[in-house]
Amino acid sequence: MGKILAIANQKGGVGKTTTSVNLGACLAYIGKKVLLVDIDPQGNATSGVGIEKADVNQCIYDVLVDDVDANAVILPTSVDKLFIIPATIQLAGAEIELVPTISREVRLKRALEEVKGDFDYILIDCPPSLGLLTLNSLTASDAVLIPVQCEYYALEGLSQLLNTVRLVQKHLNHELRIEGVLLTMLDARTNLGIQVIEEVKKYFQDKVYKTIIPRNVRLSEAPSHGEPIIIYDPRSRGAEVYLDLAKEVLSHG
Ligand SMILES: Nc1ncnc2c1ncn2[C@@H]1O[C@H](COP(=O)(O)OP(=O)(O)OP(=O)(O)O)[C@@H](O)[C@H]1O
Ligand SMILES: [Mg+2]
Repeated sequence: MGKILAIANQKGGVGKTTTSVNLGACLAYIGKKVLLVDIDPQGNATSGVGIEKADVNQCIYDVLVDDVDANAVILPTSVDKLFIIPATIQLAGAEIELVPTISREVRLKRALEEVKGDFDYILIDCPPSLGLLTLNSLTASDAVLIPVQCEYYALEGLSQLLNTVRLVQKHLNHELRIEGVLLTMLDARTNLGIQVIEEVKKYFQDKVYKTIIPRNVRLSEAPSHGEPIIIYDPRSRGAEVYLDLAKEVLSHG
């Protein structure tokens, strides 16, 4: 049975999509069968694995709003063993359209039950908000992986996220765990980065992944080529660290 991980933080630009795409591709590279679920209307994970959004007929919107079978919207990617349920801008309407629907928070969970058995890992790339799309993701997941950017104010907003996790645990998904906190975009040349690492470790302790993702220009170039780092530049530092992260995630079971 596949393990479902939500990659979530309502703060924008902290590395959620970069982590979803590259952790997914590295797990697939190691031999696991992986499904990426893009649940962000920006569709960055979708284009990040080389899918032209204009060519997408059905996306996660159809699954959430129109009860289309998840199996019918899964697409292969350029990476062997890596598959995706894409998102397009159509999804922007879902946040409002779902409000009056029955069991609006459990739609993704129900949809993924149909495909969970076919994958080793399912990674959900959440949008930068704590709305219904993120609630659906947390409700559907076994655990949440929280990317935190090594920047001033890194911890700001995290109490809101943790509060939301607690509410989901209480009302919607008792099994939800915090899988880990991932420090991203570290600039090792600055003292600030080191301070943030210490601060985050003090707060989250052993929940912080040993792997820390540095700033790496190849990681920021890869999406415009529609390729995960392991394909775009397998010898880069970015590829190396996301492979390390994949092994660490695997070691957690
Ligand atoms: N380790 C890194 N080194 C260099 N650039 C990075 C790194 N991680 C992410 N980036 C770049 O930073 C920007 C934000 O990253 P990303 O899109 O992964 O964040 P996000 O949390 O998904 O953003 P959003 O909240 O908008 O969905 C992107 O341009 C990405 O290419
Ligand atoms: Mg994103």
